[in-house]
Amino acid sequence: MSDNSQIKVVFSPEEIQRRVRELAEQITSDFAGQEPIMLGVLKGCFIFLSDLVRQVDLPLEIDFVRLASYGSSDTSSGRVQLVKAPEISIKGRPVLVVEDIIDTGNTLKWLVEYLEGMQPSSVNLCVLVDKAERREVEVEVDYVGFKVPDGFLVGYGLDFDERFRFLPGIYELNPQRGGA
Ligand SMILES: O=P(O)(O)OC[C@H]1O[C@H](OP(=O)(O)OP(=O)(O)O)[C@H](O)[C@@H]1O
Ligand code: HPA
Ligand SMILES: [Mg+2]
Repeated sequence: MSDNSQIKVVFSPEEIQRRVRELAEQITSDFAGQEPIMLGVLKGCFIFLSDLVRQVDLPLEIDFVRLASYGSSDTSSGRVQLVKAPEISIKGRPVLVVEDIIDTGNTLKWLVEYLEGMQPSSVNLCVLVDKAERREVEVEVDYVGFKVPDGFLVGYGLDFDERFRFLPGIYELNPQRGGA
């Protein structure tokens, strides 16, 4: 760490790799015979999606959307902005959305409604980290890597103001503030 932030390990790189492998096995079995579009939500998804697609044994396609709601704050504004739309046509295709984290649920709720407007054959959600206690809107998540209580997490794609995404594990930032 190059500043005075305090951090606590929440999930080690090894734990994450184990869990990603399990999720990939489940997805491979559930989507057998299909060619899903794995739709990553930038930027946070970039490491999780990269690890996941190399473990899933399916003829999948990969695309991205870019959404933003947190900006440089550690609380969601609740307003979701579409910065980049999918490039592959999702009409009639199974879509598996891949996200680093669900917190209030605002981002994924907005995205599911947006995607359904494009008439995919199915939309399923895969998130690595679920902060279920903080949910503000109902969202059905099909694949969850880890459930966690409150506390701001960084690493493995997750940022605070664009920092810390590159860290290999998942860490809680300023744990004394989050009360964990
Ligand atoms: O459930 P919510 O409360 O909506 O929060 C989850 C969203 O917040 C983060 O994105 P952010 O806006 O920080 O963009 P980023 O992926 O570029 O970091 C995260 O990657 C999710 O997309
Ligand atoms: O804990 C978090 N860390 C990083 N980004 C986030 N977006 C929602 N919750 C979080
Ligand atoms: Mg972010």
